[in-house]
Amino acid sequence: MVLVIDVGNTRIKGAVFEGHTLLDFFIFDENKLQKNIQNSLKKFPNVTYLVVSSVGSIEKKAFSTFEATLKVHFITRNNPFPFVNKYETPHTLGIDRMVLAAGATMLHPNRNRLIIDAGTCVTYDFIDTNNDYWGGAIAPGLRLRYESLHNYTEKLPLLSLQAPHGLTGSSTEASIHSGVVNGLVYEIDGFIDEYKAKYPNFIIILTGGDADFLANRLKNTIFANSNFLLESMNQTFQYKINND
Ligand SMILES: Nc1ncnc2c1ncn2[C@@H]1O[C@H](COP(=O)(O)OP(=O)(O)O)[C@@H](O)[C@H]1O
Ligand SMILES: CC(C)(COP(=O)(O)O)[C@@H](O)C(=O)NCCC(=O)O
Ligand SMILES: [K+]
Repeated sequence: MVLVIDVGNTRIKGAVFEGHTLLDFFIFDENKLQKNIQNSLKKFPNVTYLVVSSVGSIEKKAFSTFEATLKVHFITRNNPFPFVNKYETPHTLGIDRMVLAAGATMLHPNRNRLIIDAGTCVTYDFIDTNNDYWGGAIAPGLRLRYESLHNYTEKLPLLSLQAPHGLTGSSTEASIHSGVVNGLVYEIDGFIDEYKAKYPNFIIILTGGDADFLANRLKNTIFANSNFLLESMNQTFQYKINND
C-alpha cells in the first residue's frame, strides 16, 4: 500500500492506494502534518511507501521521521517520466505539472491532451500525440482572484467563493463574483475551444480544488476528477518502480 501526499500552495492532500485503487482521501493540516500522517498510517497499517510531491514550502526533511518505518520517495525531476519534456526551462517546471502530464500520458497514451488544474493557480498543460509535453499556461486560481482584488485595491472587500446570479453584477459584491467566477469560466472555455479547433480528438482532464465547482459551469462538457493529481502520483511512482 502507498500513501501519496501532494503539497500544493494552499492545501496538503493525501490518498492511500492499493495498486490502482484509491482507498481513502485526506486533507492534512500543515501545522499538524506529522500527527495527521501518523493517524492515516494507523488507519492503514499495511502502508509501506510514502510518496511525496511538493510545490509548496514543505521539503523532504519534513518526512524524515517516517524513514525509520516506511520507504519514503520524494518525486523530483530526476524521476523517470513517460513523456518527452519540450519545455524550454525544464528545470523550472512545477513537479505537480510533470506528475499531471505523466498521469495523462499513461491514462490516454498518444492522444492530444490538455490537463487543467484549478488549484491555487490554474495550470494548463498540453501533451500531443507523440507524448511530447509542451507546457501551457499559468493563471491565478479562484481564491487568488478574490484575494488579489481585495489586497491590491482600497475599496474591494474580501469575498468567499459564491456562484454569480448572472452576467451583470448589480452591486459591488455581485460584480466581484461575476468577474472572478464568470471570468475564469470564460477563460477555461476559451482555452478549450482554441485547443479543440487546432487538434482533433482532444482529451481534457479537469482537476484541482475548484474542479467540481467549475465543471458544471463550463460551456464545454467536462467531468471533473478532483483526485487526478493524487492518482497520477501513484501512477508516476508505479512507473518509477517498473523502470528502475
Ligand atoms: N477548505 C478549503 N481551503 C482552501 N481552499 C479551498 C477549500 N475548499 C475548496 N477550496 C478551493 O480550492 C482551491 C485550491 O485548490 P487546491 O487544489 O487545494 O490547491 P493547491 O493544490 O494549489 O494547494 C482554492 O481556489 C479554493 O477555492
Ligand atoms: C504553477 C504552480 C505555482 C502551481 O501550483 P499549485 O496551484 O498547484 O499550488 C506550480 O506548478 C509551480 O510552482 N510551477 C513552477 C513554474 C512552472 O511550472 O513553469
Ligand atoms: K494548479
